[in-house]
Amino acid sequence: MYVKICGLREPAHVTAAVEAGADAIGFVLTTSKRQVTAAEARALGEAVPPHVLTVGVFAGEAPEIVRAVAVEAGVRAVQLHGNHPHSDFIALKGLTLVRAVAADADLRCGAFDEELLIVDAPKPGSGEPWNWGAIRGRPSGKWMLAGGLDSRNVSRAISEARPWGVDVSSGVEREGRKDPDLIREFVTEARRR
Ligand SMILES: O=C(O)c1ccccc1NCC(=O)[C@H](O)[C@H](O)COP(=O)(O)O
Repeated sequence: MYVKICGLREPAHVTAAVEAGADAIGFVLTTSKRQVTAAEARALGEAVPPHVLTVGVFAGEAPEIVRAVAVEAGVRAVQLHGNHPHSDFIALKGLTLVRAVAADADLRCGAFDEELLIVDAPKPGSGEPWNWGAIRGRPSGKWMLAGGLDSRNVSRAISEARPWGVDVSSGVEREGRKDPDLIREFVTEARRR
């Protein structure tokens, strides 16, 4: 089970995610309570080993802005949230691309030339669970389930939706900050089968 921990802002939490065995970590580079600057993301990503994918999260920015910020941040992949057209993904060719959409979108990973797909709640980063099982059988390829996951529900969510991976942000936070114990518990539970 591929695991991505998103919205990291502190070095200790990056270390916790890497040591817990996360496959990918996300830095929010778009407007959000979790937003970090490109310089902060670069500093956070410096000690991340090459086998862990660092992902810059964007939502609605023009591709030339995404590329410039991603280069400045030194992230290995970019995640485009929402209704980015296929042309944005084509314009970002050469970067590792992650498409993040709600359940009413095209759920075939690769349909927009992306390498990874995230099927998320309507409000990204809100921590709101949704009817994960409703999409079972629809997404294809390398796709992650996201939206309201935590260590207590991730096993059920996996059984219901059968994703290739999972992505979490709010569910590994306590009082608005990431929590190393919750990160470890989430990774363990996501892989318990
Ligand atoms: O996390 C944010 O604040 C955010 C803001 C704007 C666009 C995307 C954002 N997060 C992207 C993610 O990949 C989250 O991990 C995903 O939406 C799941 O979030 P949560 O329901 O809080 O676990």
